[in-house]
Amino acid sequence: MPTITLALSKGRIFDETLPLLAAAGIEVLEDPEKSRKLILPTNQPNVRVVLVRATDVPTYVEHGGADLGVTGKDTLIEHGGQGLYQPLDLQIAKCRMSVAVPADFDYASAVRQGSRLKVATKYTTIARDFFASKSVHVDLIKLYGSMELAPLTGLADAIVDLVSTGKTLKANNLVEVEQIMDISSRLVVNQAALKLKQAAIRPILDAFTQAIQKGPSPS
Ligand SMILES: Nc1ncnc2c1ncn2[C@@H]1O[C@H](COP(=O)(O)OP(=O)(O)OP(=O)(O)O)[C@@H](O)[C@H]1O
Ligand SMILES: O=P(O)(O)OC[C@H]1O[C@H](OP(=O)(O)OP(=O)(O)O)[C@H](O)[C@@H]1O
Repeated sequence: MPTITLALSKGRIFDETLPLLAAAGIEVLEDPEKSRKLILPTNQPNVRVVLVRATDVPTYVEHGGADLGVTGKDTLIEHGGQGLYQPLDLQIAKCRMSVAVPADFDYASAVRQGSRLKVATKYTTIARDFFASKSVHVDLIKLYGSMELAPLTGLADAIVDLVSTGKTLKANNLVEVEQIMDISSRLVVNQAALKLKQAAIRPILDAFTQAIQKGPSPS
């Protein structure tokens, strides 16, 4: 059997992928929160997990550093998805991509008046496409985290960021004014690996598919 390498990011993607791996009979043998190791063995001698930054998952899979990976739709769109086969929506790490502004900013009238908006985001492709589709002029400011801070400091009028419970926005006195798209995580597969390692990859895809159809197991 060839070795199968799966790229995951620590945190919610790792945690929410574990039940799917279990459905495929794969158990990760070390806890990434306790170990400093970046390559984790599993109970299957030919399957290993590599831990990478969430934004690096598509790159690892595209270039064959990993055969498979789990990545958010947001990250996948920003990466471009080239060289990646995307067979499954895993229905995990669900949230939405939204536009948010300070509670006292009149977004609707700014849009109506055709004002140029300063928008801070990590997701410049998604933001550019969204505002272009609405014919809203924007100056995008690329950030790598803590987008919520940008309107509070005068860096931007609005942000484009992920929202789940809405608690982060609320805590920072921001309100959601547009929902751009629903987000969940996808399985991505290196196209060459899919052909060359089909016998090892196919059973994992099948088990994931069945587990998704059954829905999340009660915790
Ligand atoms: N609050 C949330 N609720 C549910 N899913 C989320 C939430 N925030 C992010 N996600 C999803 O989980 C993915 C991974 O998020 P995570 O916070 O682990 O990485 P990150 O900090 O965004 O990435 P990086 O470390 O590369 O900057 C995101 O790409 C998104 O699809
Ligand atoms: O609507 P909520 O439930 O509050 O979730 C939204 C927050 O979740 C994400 O951040 P995350 O918790 O992943 O932190 P990080 O990406 O900044 O590490 C996102 O960037 C928002 O800040």
